Amino acid sequence: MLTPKVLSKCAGWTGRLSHAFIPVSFLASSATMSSLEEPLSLESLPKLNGVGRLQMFSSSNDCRPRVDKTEMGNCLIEGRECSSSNSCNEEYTWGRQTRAMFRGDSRSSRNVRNRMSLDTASDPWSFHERHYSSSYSDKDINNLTNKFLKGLPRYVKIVEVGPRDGLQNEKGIVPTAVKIELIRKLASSGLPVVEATSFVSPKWVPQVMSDFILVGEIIIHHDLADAKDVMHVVQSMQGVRFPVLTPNLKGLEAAVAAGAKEVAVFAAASESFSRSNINCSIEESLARYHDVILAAKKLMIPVRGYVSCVVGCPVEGPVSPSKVAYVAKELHDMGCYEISLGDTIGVGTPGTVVPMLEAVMSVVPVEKLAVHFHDTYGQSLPNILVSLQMGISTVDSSVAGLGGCPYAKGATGNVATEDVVYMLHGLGIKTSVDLGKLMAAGEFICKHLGRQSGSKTAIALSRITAECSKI
Ligand SMILES: CC(C)(COP(=O)([O-])OP(=O)([O-])OC[C@H]1O[C@@H](n2cnc3c(N)ncnc32)[C@H](O)[C@@H]1OP(=O)([O-])[O-])[C@@H](O)C(=O)NCCC(=O)NCCSC(=O)C[C@@](C)(O)CC(=O)[O-]
Repeated sequence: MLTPKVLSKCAGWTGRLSHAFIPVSFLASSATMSSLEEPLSLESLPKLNGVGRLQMFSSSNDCRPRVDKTEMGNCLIEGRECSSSNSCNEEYTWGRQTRAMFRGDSRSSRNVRNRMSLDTASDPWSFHERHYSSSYSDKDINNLTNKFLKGLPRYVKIVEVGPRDGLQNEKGIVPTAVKIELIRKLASSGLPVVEATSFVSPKWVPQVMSDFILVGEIIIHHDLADAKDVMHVVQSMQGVRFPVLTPNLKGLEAAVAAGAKEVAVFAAASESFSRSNINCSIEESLARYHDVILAAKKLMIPVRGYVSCVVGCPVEGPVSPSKVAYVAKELHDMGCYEISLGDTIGVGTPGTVVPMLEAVMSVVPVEKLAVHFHDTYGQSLPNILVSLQMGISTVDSSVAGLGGCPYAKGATGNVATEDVVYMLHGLGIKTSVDLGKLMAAGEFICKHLGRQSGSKTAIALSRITAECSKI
């Protein structure tokens, strides 16, 4: 039973969790994981050195656009009413904006960003023609935009983890054919990387079905047993990379035999999570991965490295940025071409993500880093935005927001890929992803799983499309 007394024996436990992180229900229950009710508080942040980097994105006397509820169709910018007789009076219909974003047309979507009306009418999503007008010129608006958004990458590589991270937590067994079709749809949406499956021990992949095994207190079922069959088919798909998870040499051998051309190892910044996820300490895992990476190198197989629990751990609570930096550096020094920083239980906010990234970026080049957010508290998009502002240009996400962590009760799925793409295109950042096709992939898997999409973008755009087809 995991009582506060037991918790206090956990490595790294400082006694602060009761108010700052671990919820009361967790402390009172006999569960082995947190149900994640409170975010890390700002006061638990370490002293920051490089946060000034972010200050370039804001200024106290900035001229922020705001919507005046009384001014139908007009835009007020810090008290200055926009007139209709200026250079920014083009009409944009929502339909045009939507089509531009669907196409991933960054030029159009940048224009949309600059000119889109924050309409104050009762139905802002209707398809009426609306005017946006401002006394600011295009140049002024571009300057304003640059002030907040300069330094963002032009292109972001999205690593789709839905078929692996998303489906590994599903309660029902997903047929191999469905997985393959999902991967096919994702690949054809323009995603450059789709994490296909994992070659892990059957006893460690949670699923709850009639045919189960009991490991500790967790009911386990093996749903990624078809990893070989999945890889057999997807490896023939051209133009997309399909990395797979391999926790040890046995996994690497199986993955290579199945045709994998890229693998990923996964360590944690928290001792407790390392033990519950891969049954060994952090140091033991690093030694194990050293062997895996060495063997992969000989086969010319690139290895990606994950660090889990980069902000918080379901057992230990807050995780210090220096621990994350340590594990990330080790994996990088061993030869991982990219390190993905996973907020496994989704407790991070920009307030905790920034110092963590600062710490990691001081030991691993920023171009080698990726971020991997779960959306438990709806913080993924702001977390991604600050990560981009800090120079990161690789983002992991999961179609329809599938997923969750089997070892972190209450943690939800990854940030939805549709939401990430929508935001990036809205920022004028290219992704190579066709949002319409991506949404079709999300609809396909949600239909199969019998549930609504976890993507707000997919839900909103489907509604608009449905409305449109009635007109
Ligand atoms: C690491 C181990 C294997 C240690 O598990 P262990 O029990 O310590 O391993 P072992 O070496 O003692 O072997 C036990 C049994 O498993 C077999 N075995 C051993 N390895 C393999 C393998 N590769 N493939 C197939 N079978 C394997 C092995 O042959 C043996 O079989 P037995 O002799 O008893 O019949 C286990 O703990 C494991 O597989 N863990 C993976 C758990 C997992 O998949 N977690 C989810 C992925 S991580 C994640 O989601 C986080 C991430 C990446 O998304 C980022 C984030 O959000 O933070």
